[in-house]
Amino acid sequence: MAMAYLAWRLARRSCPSSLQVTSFPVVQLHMNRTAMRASQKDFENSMNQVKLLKKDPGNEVKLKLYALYKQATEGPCNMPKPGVFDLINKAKWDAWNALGSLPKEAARQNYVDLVSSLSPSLESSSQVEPGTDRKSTGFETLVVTSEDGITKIMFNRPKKKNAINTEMYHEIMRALKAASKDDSIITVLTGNGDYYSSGNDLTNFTDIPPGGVEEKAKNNAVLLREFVGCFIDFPKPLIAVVNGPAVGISVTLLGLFDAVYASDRATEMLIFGKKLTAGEACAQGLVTEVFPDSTFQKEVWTRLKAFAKLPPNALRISKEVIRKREREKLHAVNAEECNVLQGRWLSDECTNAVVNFLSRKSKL
Ligand SMILES: CCCC/C=C\CC(=O)SCCNC(=O)CCNC(=O)[C@H](O)C(C)(C)COP(=O)(O)OP(=O)(O)OC[C@H]1O[C@@H](n2cnc3c(N)ncnc32)[C@H](O)[C@@H]1OP(=O)(O)O
Repeated sequence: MAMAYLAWRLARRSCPSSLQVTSFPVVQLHMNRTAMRASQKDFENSMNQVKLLKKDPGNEVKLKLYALYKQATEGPCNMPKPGVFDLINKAKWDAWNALGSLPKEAARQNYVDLVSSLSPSLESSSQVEPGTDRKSTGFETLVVTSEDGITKIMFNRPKKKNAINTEMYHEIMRALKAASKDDSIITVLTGNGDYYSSGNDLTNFTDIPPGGVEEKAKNNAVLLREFVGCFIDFPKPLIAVVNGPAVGISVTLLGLFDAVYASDRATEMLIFGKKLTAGEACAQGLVTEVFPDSTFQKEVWTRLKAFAKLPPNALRISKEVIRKREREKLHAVNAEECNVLQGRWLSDECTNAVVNFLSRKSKL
C-alpha cells in the first residue's frame, strides 16, 4: 500500500505538464476575433484541432503555437519583458518577441501549418474512435493490435506451436519497443492457437554460419541477452495471457511480467522436463491467477480493459519504483545466464536433444 501511495504521489507531481497542455484552449478563448480575415476558417479549425490533441506536443511546440497565436491575433510583442524568475511568462514572451514584425496573416498561416504538421498525433489521438482496432502491419510472425488502451502482441506461428524463431525474436523486440512509445496503457503478450509458445524454435540451431557452431552459439547468446533485456527494461505494465501450454524460454520469461493469467489448459515444462499445471505454477508464484479454460478469454480481457483505464503515469511510475531496485541485478543475471547457455549449446547433451527432436519426423 505504501508503495502504491508513493507512486500515486509521484504521479500527481507530474501533473503540471499536462495542465500546460489543457491551458491552450483557454488561451484560445481570449482571441481577438476581429483580427482574422481571409484564413479565419482555417485558423479556427486549427485551433479546434489543438484542443483535441490528447498527446502533449512538448513545450517547444506549445511555445511556438502560443507565439504564433499572439502574433496572429495581436501583432508584434508589445508587452513588458517579465522578470527572470517568472520563468513561464518569460519563455512565452521570448517566443512571441522572437517573431519580430512578422505580419499577422503570415503568423496565421504558420500556425495552421504547424498544427497540420502535428496531424499524425491528431490522427492517433482523436480521429481514431475509442475501441477501434488498430492493426500494425509489417510483422511476419506476430499480430500486433491496439485497442482500448491495450497493445496486444500475439505470437502467430500456431502451426509450429508458436515456437520462437530468429525472426520472431527480432519482431517481438521491435513490437515491444513500439509499444513502449505508443498510446497504450498496458501491453499484453499472448499466443494464437492452442499453444502459448513451445519456446525456442529448435531449428534455430541448424542454420550454421561460416564461423561454425561456436559462432552460432555466440550469436544466439547475444540475441537472447538483448531479447531478455527488452523485457527487463519494458516501462509499461506487461501482462502475459497464457492461453495454452508454454515451454522453455516462454516460461522463464514469465517472471519478468507484471501479471500472468493462465488458462487451466496451460502447462509448463521446467527444470526437470516435468510438466507443471497452471495451478502448480500459480502456487509457485510464477502465475498470478488461473481461470477455467471455458471463461478464460472473457474474464481476462474484461479485467485487462479495466486495468487500461487506470492512470497511465501512476502505472508506469509504480512499475519503475519496483523495477529500478532490481534492474541492475536482472541484467547481471541475464548476462551470466547467456554466457552459461553459450557453453551449453555446444555440449553433446544439447546437440543430442536437438537432433532427437528434429529427427522425430525425419526433419534431419
Ligand atoms: C536464441 C536462442 C535462445 C534459446 C533459449 C531458450 C531455450 C528454450 O526455449 S528450450 C525449449 C525448446 N522447446 C522444446 O524443446 C519444445 C519442442 N517441441 C515439442 O516438444 C513438441 O513440439 C510440443 C510438446 C511443443 C508439441 O507437441 P505436439 O503436440 O506433438 O506437436 P508437434 O510436435 O507435432 O508440433 C507441431 C509442429 O510444430 C513444430 N514445433 C513445435 N515446437 C517446436 C520448437 N520448439 N521448435 C521447432 N519446431 C517446433 C513441430 O516440429 C511440428 O512441425 P511440423 O512437423 O512441421 O508440423
